[in-house]
Amino acid sequence: MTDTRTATAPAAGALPPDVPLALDATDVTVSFPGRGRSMRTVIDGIGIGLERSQVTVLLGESGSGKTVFARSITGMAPHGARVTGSSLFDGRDLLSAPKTVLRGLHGSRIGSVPQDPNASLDPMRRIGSQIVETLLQHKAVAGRAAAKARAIELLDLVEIREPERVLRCYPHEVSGGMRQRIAIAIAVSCDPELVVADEPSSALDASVGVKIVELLDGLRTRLGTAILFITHDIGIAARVASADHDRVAVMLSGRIVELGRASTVLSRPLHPYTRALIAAEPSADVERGRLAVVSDELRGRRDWGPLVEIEPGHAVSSDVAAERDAGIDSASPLEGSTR
Ligand SMILES: Nc1ncnc2c1ncn2[C@@H]1O[C@H](COP(=O)(O)OP(=O)(O)OP(=O)(O)O)[C@@H](O)[C@H]1O
Repeated sequence: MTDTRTATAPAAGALPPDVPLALDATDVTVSFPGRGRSMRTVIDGIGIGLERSQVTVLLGESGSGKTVFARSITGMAPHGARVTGSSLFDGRDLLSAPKTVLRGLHGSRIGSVPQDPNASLDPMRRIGSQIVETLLQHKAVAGRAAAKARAIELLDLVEIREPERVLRCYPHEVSGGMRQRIAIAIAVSCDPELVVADEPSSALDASVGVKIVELLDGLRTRLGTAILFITHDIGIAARVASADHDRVAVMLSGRIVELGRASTVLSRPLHPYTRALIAAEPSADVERGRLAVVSDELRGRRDWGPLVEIEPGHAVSSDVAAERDAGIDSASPLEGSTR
Protein backbone atom coordinates (compact mmCIF):
# COMPACT_ATOMS: atom_id res chain seq x y z
CA MET A 1 0.00 0.00 0.00
CA THR A 2 1.20 3.48 -0.77
CA ASP A 3 -0.07 5.86 1.85
CA THR A 4 0.99 9.37 1.06
CA ARG A 5 -0.24 10.75 4.36
CA THR A 6 2.13 8.79 6.49
CA ALA A 7 4.92 9.33 4.03
CA THR A 8 5.01 13.08 4.42
CA ALA A 9 5.66 15.16 7.48
CA PRO A 10 3.59 18.34 7.73
CA ALA A 11 5.14 20.84 5.35
CA ALA A 12 6.14 24.34 6.34
CA GLY A 13 3.12 26.59 6.09
CA ALA A 14 0.73 23.64 6.28
CA LEU A 15 -2.15 23.61 8.71
CA PRO A 16 -1.34 22.23 12.17
CA PRO A 17 -1.82 18.45 12.54
CA ASP A 18 -5.09 18.75 14.47
CA VAL A 19 -6.84 20.40 11.51
CA PRO A 20 -8.73 17.60 9.77
CA LEU A 21 -7.94 16.79 6.18
CA ALA A 22 -10.49 17.89 3.65
CA LEU A 23 -10.27 14.41 2.14
CA ASP A 24 -8.41 11.35 3.33
CA ALA A 25 -8.12 8.50 0.82
CA THR A 26 -6.44 5.24 1.80
CA ASP A 27 -5.41 2.13 -0.12
CA VAL A 28 -7.60 2.84 -3.13
CA THR A 29 -7.65 0.26 -5.91
CA VAL A 30 -9.70 0.67 -9.07
CA SER A 31 -10.21 -2.06 -11.68
CA PHE A 32 -12.21 -2.34 -14.87
CA PRO A 33 -13.46 -5.49 -16.54
CA GLY A 34 -10.74 -6.77 -18.88
CA ARG A 35 -10.64 -9.68 -21.32
CA GLY A 36 -12.88 -12.60 -20.46
CA ARG A 37 -13.52 -12.57 -16.75
CA SER A 38 -10.34 -10.80 -15.76
CA MET A 39 -10.15 -7.37 -14.18
CA ARG A 40 -7.63 -4.73 -15.22
CA THR A 41 -6.22 -2.75 -12.29
CA VAL A 42 -5.63 0.89 -13.20
CA ILE A 43 -5.21 2.34 -9.69
CA ASP A 44 -3.07 0.21 -7.48
CA GLY A 45 -3.61 0.61 -3.74
CA ILE A 46 -2.72 4.28 -3.32
CA GLY A 47 -3.87 6.97 -0.92
CA ILE A 48 -3.66 10.70 -0.51
CA GLY A 49 -4.58 13.25 2.15
CA LEU A 50 -5.80 16.60 0.89
CA GLU A 51 -5.32 19.49 3.30
CA ARG A 52 -7.41 22.60 3.46
CA SER A 53 -5.86 25.67 1.76
CA GLN A 54 -3.48 23.42 -0.10
CA VAL A 55 -3.12 22.65 -3.78
CA THR A 56 -2.16 19.09 -4.63
CA VAL A 57 -1.24 18.58 -8.26
CA LEU A 58 -1.63 15.11 -9.73
CA LEU A 59 1.02 15.02 -12.42
CA GLY A 60 1.56 12.29 -14.97
CA GLU A 61 1.25 11.29 -18.58
CA SER A 62 -2.00 10.51 -20.28
CA GLY A 63 -3.26 7.13 -19.08
CA SER A 64 -1.33 7.16 -15.78
CA GLY A 65 -4.62 7.15 -13.86
CA LYS A 66 -5.04 10.76 -12.72
CA THR A 67 -8.67 11.19 -13.74
CA VAL A 68 -9.81 7.75 -12.57
CA PHE A 69 -8.09 8.27 -9.20
CA ALA A 70 -9.54 11.76 -8.66
CA ARG A 71 -13.03 10.67 -9.69
CA SER A 72 -12.90 7.51 -7.59
CA ILE A 73 -11.80 9.18 -4.36
CA THR A 74 -14.64 11.67 -4.66
CA GLY A 75 -17.17 8.88 -5.12
CA MET A 76 -17.59 9.46 -8.87
CA ALA A 77 -15.77 6.43 -10.31
CA PRO A 78 -16.54 5.77 -13.98
CA HIS A 79 -19.33 3.34 -14.75
CA GLY A 80 -18.17 -0.29 -14.50
CA ALA A 81 -15.25 0.46 -12.17
CA ARG A 82 -14.70 -1.73 -9.12
CA VAL A 83 -13.30 0.42 -6.31
CA THR A 84 -11.90 -0.72 -2.97
CA GLY A 85 -10.27 1.20 -0.13
CA SER A 86 -11.67 4.22 1.65
CA SER A 87 -11.96 7.94 1.07
CA LEU A 88 -13.16 9.98 4.01
CA PHE A 89 -14.80 13.35 3.59
CA ASP A 90 -16.18 14.89 6.76
CA GLY A 91 -16.14 11.47 8.43
CA ARG A 92 -18.07 9.78 5.63
CA ASP A 93 -16.58 7.19 3.28
CA LEU A 94 -17.32 8.42 -0.23
CA LEU A 95 -16.51 5.00 -1.69
CA SER A 96 -19.53 3.44 0.00
CA ALA A 97 -21.82 6.47 0.33
CA PRO A 98 -25.28 6.20 -1.25
CA LYS A 99 -25.83 8.04 -4.54
CA THR A 100 -28.20 10.52 -2.88
CA VAL A 101 -25.48 11.56 -0.43
CA LEU A 102 -22.93 11.93 -3.24
CA ARG A 103 -25.37 14.00 -5.30
CA GLY A 104 -25.88 16.29 -2.30
CA LEU A 105 -22.13 16.76 -1.78
CA HIS A 106 -21.15 17.27 -5.42
CA GLY A 107 -21.93 20.75 -6.60
CA SER A 108 -22.09 22.07 -3.06
CA ARG A 109 -19.25 20.95 -0.80
CA ILE A 110 -17.23 19.31 -3.56
CA GLY A 111 -16.84 21.22 -6.82
CA SER A 112 -15.60 19.65 -10.04
CA VAL A 113 -14.10 21.52 -12.95
CA PRO A 114 -14.17 19.06 -15.83
CA GLN A 115 -11.68 18.74 -18.69
CA ASP A 116 -14.43 19.59 -21.10
CA PRO A 117 -16.75 22.40 -19.95
CA ASN A 118 -19.43 21.09 -22.30
CA ALA A 119 -19.70 18.06 -20.04
CA SER A 120 -21.04 20.19 -17.19
CA LEU A 121 -23.22 22.56 -19.21
CA ASP A 122 -26.59 21.61 -20.63
CA PRO A 123 -26.68 22.90 -24.24
CA MET A 124 -30.47 23.25 -24.11
CA ARG A 125 -30.67 25.58 -21.12
CA ARG A 126 -29.65 29.19 -20.68
CA ILE A 127 -26.47 29.74 -18.67
CA GLY A 128 -28.31 31.82 -16.06
CA SER A 129 -30.90 29.17 -15.36
CA GLN A 130 -28.16 26.52 -14.94
CA ILE A 131 -26.30 28.60 -12.35
CA VAL A 132 -29.50 29.62 -10.55
CA GLU A 133 -30.71 25.99 -10.41
CA THR A 134 -27.39 24.84 -8.91
CA LEU A 135 -27.58 27.53 -6.22
CA LEU A 136 -31.21 26.75 -5.36
CA GLN A 137 -30.77 22.98 -5.47
CA HIS A 138 -27.96 23.16 -2.93
CA LYS A 139 -29.69 25.85 -0.89
CA ALA A 140 -26.70 28.16 -1.27
CA VAL A 141 -29.04 31.19 -1.34
CA ALA A 142 -32.62 31.89 -0.34
CA GLY A 143 -34.87 32.57 -3.30
CA ARG A 144 -34.60 33.16 -7.03
CA ALA A 145 -33.74 36.89 -6.82
CA ALA A 146 -30.80 36.20 -4.51
CA ALA A 147 -29.70 33.34 -6.78
CA LYS A 148 -29.72 35.66 -9.82
CA ALA A 149 -27.69 38.29 -7.94
CA ARG A 150 -25.21 35.60 -6.89
CA ALA A 151 -25.00 34.31 -10.48
CA ILE A 152 -23.97 37.80 -11.64
CA GLU A 153 -21.39 37.96 -8.84
CA LEU A 154 -20.01 34.59 -9.90
CA LEU A 155 -19.61 35.63 -13.53
CA ASP A 156 -17.85 38.77 -12.29
CA LEU A 157 -15.55 36.55 -10.26
CA VAL A 158 -14.49 34.66 -13.39
CA GLU A 159 -14.10 38.01 -15.20
CA ILE A 160 -16.94 37.67 -17.65
CA ARG A 161 -18.04 41.03 -18.98
CA GLU A 162 -21.72 41.92 -19.34
CA PRO A 163 -22.76 39.12 -16.98
CA GLU A 164 -26.47 39.91 -17.29
CA ARG A 165 -26.36 39.41 -21.05
CA VAL A 166 -24.28 36.23 -20.74
CA LEU A 167 -26.74 34.76 -18.24
CA ARG A 168 -29.41 34.95 -20.95
CA CYS A 169 -27.21 33.10 -23.49
CA TYR A 170 -27.17 29.40 -24.32
CA PRO A 171 -23.74 27.73 -23.96
CA HIS A 172 -23.15 27.60 -27.74
CA GLU A 173 -23.55 31.39 -27.93
CA VAL A 174 -20.37 32.04 -25.95
CA SER A 175 -16.72 31.17 -26.65
CA GLY A 176 -14.96 28.01 -25.43
CA GLY A 177 -12.90 30.06 -22.97
CA MET A 178 -16.06 31.61 -21.54
CA ARG A 179 -17.73 28.19 -21.25
CA GLN A 180 -14.71 26.97 -19.31
CA ARG A 181 -14.91 29.94 -16.92
CA ILE A 182 -18.66 29.44 -16.50
CA ALA A 183 -18.04 25.76 -15.64
CA ILE A 184 -15.61 26.99 -12.98
CA ALA A 185 -18.13 29.54 -11.70
CA ILE A 186 -20.65 26.72 -11.29
CA ALA A 187 -18.06 24.48 -9.60
CA VAL A 188 -17.26 27.15 -7.00
CA SER A 189 -20.77 28.61 -6.71
CA CYS A 190 -21.53 27.03 -3.33
CA ASP A 191 -18.12 27.80 -1.76
CA PRO A 192 -16.92 24.17 -1.79
CA GLU A 193 -14.44 22.74 0.70
CA LEU A 194 -12.79 20.72 -2.06
CA VAL A 195 -12.36 21.47 -5.76
CA VAL A 196 -11.17 18.90 -8.27
CA ALA A 197 -9.95 20.55 -11.46
CA ASP A 198 -9.15 18.13 -14.27
CA GLU A 199 -6.79 19.78 -16.80
CA PRO A 200 -9.10 22.80 -16.94
CA SER A 201 -6.71 24.82 -19.05
CA SER A 202 -5.55 22.15 -21.50
CA ALA A 203 -7.84 23.21 -24.32
CA LEU A 204 -7.51 26.91 -23.75
CA ASP A 205 -5.18 29.73 -24.56
CA ALA A 206 -2.58 30.71 -22.00
CA SER A 207 -4.35 33.86 -20.79
CA VAL A 208 -7.48 31.91 -19.80
CA GLY A 209 -5.26 29.30 -18.14
CA VAL A 210 -3.62 32.02 -16.03
CA LYS A 211 -7.04 33.36 -14.96
CA ILE A 212 -8.17 29.89 -13.91
CA VAL A 213 -5.04 29.46 -11.84
CA GLU A 214 -5.61 32.86 -10.19
CA LEU A 215 -9.23 32.05 -9.51
CA LEU A 216 -8.42 28.76 -7.81
CA ASP A 217 -5.68 30.47 -5.82
CA GLY A 218 -8.16 33.10 -4.63
CA LEU A 219 -10.58 30.38 -3.60
CA ARG A 220 -8.13 28.55 -1.37
CA THR A 221 -6.95 31.80 0.19
CA ARG A 222 -10.46 33.14 0.79
CA LEU A 223 -12.24 29.94 1.84
CA GLY A 224 -9.47 27.51 2.76
CA THR A 225 -10.57 25.26 -0.11
CA ALA A 226 -8.46 22.16 -0.78
CA ILE A 227 -7.65 21.88 -4.47
CA LEU A 228 -6.79 18.73 -6.39
CA PHE A 229 -5.48 19.82 -9.77
CA ILE A 230 -4.81 17.34 -12.55
CA THR A 231 -2.31 18.05 -15.30
CA HIS A 232 0.40 16.54 -17.45
CA ASP A 233 2.06 19.93 -17.92
CA ILE A 234 5.01 20.73 -15.66
CA GLY A 235 4.70 24.49 -16.32
CA ILE A 236 1.06 24.54 -15.24
CA ALA A 237 1.87 22.35 -12.22
CA ALA A 238 4.48 24.87 -11.08
CA ARG A 239 2.09 27.78 -11.55
CA VAL A 240 -0.84 26.17 -9.75
CA ALA A 241 1.15 24.77 -6.82
CA SER A 242 2.74 28.13 -6.08
CA ALA A 243 2.45 28.34 -2.28
CA ASP A 244 5.15 26.99 0.00
CA HIS A 245 3.14 24.04 1.23
CA ASP A 246 1.54 23.05 -2.10
CA ARG A 247 2.40 19.58 -3.32
CA VAL A 248 2.92 17.54 -6.43
CA ALA A 249 2.02 13.83 -6.56
CA VAL A 250 3.55 12.12 -9.58
CA MET A 251 1.47 9.28 -11.00
CA LEU A 252 2.80 6.41 -13.07
CA SER A 253 0.78 3.33 -14.06
CA GLY A 254 -1.77 3.77 -11.33
CA ARG A 255 0.69 4.45 -8.53
CA ILE A 256 2.09 7.56 -6.88
CA VAL A 257 5.85 7.29 -7.30
CA GLU A 258 6.93 10.66 -5.92
CA LEU A 259 5.23 13.16 -3.63
CA GLY A 260 6.39 16.33 -2.01
CA ARG A 261 6.41 20.07 -2.01
CA ALA A 262 6.06 21.30 -5.54
CA SER A 263 9.16 23.43 -5.32
CA THR A 264 11.23 20.42 -4.25
CA VAL A 265 9.77 17.79 -6.59
CA LEU A 266 9.96 20.04 -9.63
CA SER A 267 13.44 21.35 -8.98
CA ARG A 268 15.07 18.27 -7.43
CA PRO A 269 13.10 15.27 -8.71
CA LEU A 270 14.34 11.90 -7.52
CA HIS A 271 12.28 9.38 -9.39
CA PRO A 272 13.52 8.59 -12.92
CA TYR A 273 9.96 9.02 -14.20
CA THR A 274 9.62 12.51 -12.69
CA ARG A 275 13.00 13.40 -14.14
CA ALA A 276 11.95 12.19 -17.56
CA LEU A 277 8.69 14.13 -17.38
CA ILE A 278 10.53 17.31 -16.50
CA ALA A 279 13.05 16.74 -19.27
CA ALA A 280 10.10 16.33 -21.63
CA GLU A 281 8.50 19.62 -20.66
CA PRO A 282 6.61 20.90 -23.70
CA SER A 283 8.40 23.54 -25.65
CA ALA A 284 7.28 25.49 -28.67
CA ASP A 285 8.26 22.69 -31.00
CA VAL A 286 6.90 19.78 -28.99
CA GLU A 287 3.20 19.22 -29.30
CA ARG A 288 1.44 18.74 -25.98
CA GLY A 289 0.32 15.23 -25.22
CA ARG A 290 2.96 13.68 -27.46
CA LEU A 291 5.81 13.47 -25.05
CA ALA A 292 7.73 10.41 -26.16
CA VAL A 293 10.67 10.95 -23.89
CA VAL A 294 9.65 8.53 -21.13
CA SER A 295 10.88 5.09 -22.04
CA ASP A 296 8.38 2.26 -22.46
CA GLU A 297 10.34 0.22 -19.96
CA LEU A 298 9.86 2.88 -17.29
CA ARG A 299 6.23 3.37 -18.19
CA GLY A 300 5.50 -0.35 -18.29
CA ARG A 301 6.92 -1.15 -14.86
CA ARG A 302 4.22 -1.93 -12.29
CA ASP A 303 6.38 -2.87 -9.33
CA TRP A 304 7.23 0.51 -7.85
CA GLY A 305 7.40 0.18 -4.09
CA PRO A 306 5.38 2.19 -1.59
CA LEU A 307 6.37 5.78 -0.91
CA VAL A 308 8.97 6.38 1.76
CA GLU A 309 10.02 9.75 3.05
CA ILE A 310 13.60 10.55 2.16
CA GLU A 311 13.62 14.06 3.59
CA PRO A 312 10.94 16.11 5.35
CA GLY A 313 8.07 16.62 2.96
CA HIS A 314 9.57 14.58 0.10
CA ALA A 315 8.72 10.93 -0.54
CA VAL A 316 9.65 8.60 -3.35
CA SER A 317 8.96 4.95 -4.16
CA SER A 318 10.95 2.66 -1.89
CA ASP A 319 13.06 1.06 -4.63
CA VAL A 320 14.32 4.45 -5.81
CA ALA A 321 14.91 5.50 -2.19
CA ALA A 322 16.95 2.31 -1.61
CA GLU A 323 19.07 2.98 -4.70
CA ARG A 324 19.66 6.49 -3.48
CA ASP A 325 20.71 5.20 -0.05
CA ALA A 326 23.11 2.82 -1.79
CA GLY A 327 24.59 5.74 -3.69
CA ILE A 328 23.15 4.70 -7.06
CA ASP A 329 21.75 7.50 -9.16
CA SER A 330 18.79 5.62 -10.61
CA ALA A 331 18.63 7.39 -13.96
CA SER A 332 19.81 10.39 -15.76
CA PRO A 333 16.76 12.30 -16.96
CA LEU A 334 16.90 11.15 -20.53
CA GLU A 335 18.09 7.61 -20.02
CA GLY A 336 16.04 5.29 -22.18
CA SER A 337 14.70 8.23 -24.13
CA THR A 338 12.84 7.44 -27.30
CA ARG A 339 13.45 10.93 -28.58
N1 LIG B 1 -14.48 3.83 -18.18
C1 LIG B 1 -13.36 3.14 -18.32
N2 LIG B 1 -13.36 1.83 -18.64
C2 LIG B 1 -12.22 1.12 -18.78
N3 LIG B 1 -10.98 1.64 -18.64
C3 LIG B 1 -10.90 2.97 -18.32
C4 LIG B 1 -12.08 3.77 -18.16
N4 LIG B 1 -11.68 5.04 -17.85
C5 LIG B 1 -10.33 5.01 -17.83
N5 LIG B 1 -9.86 3.77 -18.10
C6 LIG B 1 -8.46 3.36 -18.16
O1 LIG B 1 -7.83 3.74 -16.95
C7 LIG B 1 -6.49 4.14 -17.18
C8 LIG B 1 -6.26 5.50 -16.56
O2 LIG B 1 -7.03 6.47 -17.28
P1 LIG B 1 -7.16 7.98 -16.83
O3 LIG B 1 -8.17 8.63 -17.71
O4 LIG B 1 -7.37 8.04 -15.38
O5 LIG B 1 -5.71 8.55 -17.16
P2 LIG B 1 -5.23 10.05 -17.08
O6 LIG B 1 -3.88 10.00 -16.45
O7 LIG B 1 -6.25 10.90 -16.44
O8 LIG B 1 -5.11 10.42 -18.61
P3 LIG B 1 -5.58 11.75 -19.39
O9 LIG B 1 -4.60 12.80 -19.01
O10 LIG B 1 -5.49 11.33 -20.82
O11 LIG B 1 -7.00 12.03 -18.96
C9 LIG B 1 -6.29 4.13 -18.69
O12 LIG B 1 -5.61 2.94 -19.04
C10 LIG B 1 -7.70 4.12 -19.24
O13 LIG B 1 -7.75 3.43 -20.46
